[in-house]
Amino acid sequence: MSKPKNWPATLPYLKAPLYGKDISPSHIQFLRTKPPNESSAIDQVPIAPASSPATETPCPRVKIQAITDRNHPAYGQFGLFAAQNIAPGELILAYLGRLHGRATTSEESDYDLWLDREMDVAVDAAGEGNEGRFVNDYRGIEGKERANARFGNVFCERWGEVCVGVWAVGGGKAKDDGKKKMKKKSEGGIKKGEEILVSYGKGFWEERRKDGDGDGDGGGEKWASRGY
Ligand SMILES: C[S@@+](CC[C@H](N)C(=O)[O-])C[C@H]1O[C@@H](n2cnc3c(N)ncnc32)[C@H](O)[C@@H]1O
Repeated sequence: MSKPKNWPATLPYLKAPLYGKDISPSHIQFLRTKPPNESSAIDQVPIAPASSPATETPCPRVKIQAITDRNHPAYGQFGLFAAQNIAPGELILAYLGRLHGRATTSEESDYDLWLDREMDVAVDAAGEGNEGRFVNDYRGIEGKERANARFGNVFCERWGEVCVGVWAVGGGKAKDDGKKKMKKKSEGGIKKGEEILVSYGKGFWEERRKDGDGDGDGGGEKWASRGY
């Protein structure tokens, strides 16, 4: 199987990061610099080994499903669901798309995340991507009070470069965007069949609704479109 089930027929499916025209040699050098294995620094980018299922394409950990529940705020769209139990703190999958800089940001994209704002590299999955582009936000979904996943960079040995990853929250290893203390080490994890939900952050929704969402938390700084 070369594409995941329910992948849109007209959208290219990526099996590796794609470089936009404005990705320069210094971007590439930054992307391909492997973090030291032994460092325990808090901002250390974790390493996913080449054999990690999280970087397989299609990814066996997830499935793309149509949202058929009329009460779901993304009714009529797609969402990303766990195809197996996912442990707290585990890397679920890489978020693949077209790598680009600020100059080629599409203001309209709802799929554009900063990989590294300082280095001016973002990843836009609007025009092509992988299953990661189908992760919805937890807000407004019945019974969901918080995200069970988060965006965070990871060095993927499969491609030899830094990517944005989608991680299960919890596990006590990863920092939660530095904004919230991790709760109990045992907390988190995603059960097979459960929807994988991140927090897009308050900024994402404010930009769309301009009425103040109020319950936002971290994550908004990840979006590269619409002037964040
Ligand atoms: C990155 S895409 C997520 C995948 C999208 N559902 C799809 O089928 O392509 C972001 C878009 O999904 C929708 N979305 C995600 N979470 C949502 C939520 N909690 N409430 C309403 N819309 C949501 C919005 O249209 C948003 O612009």
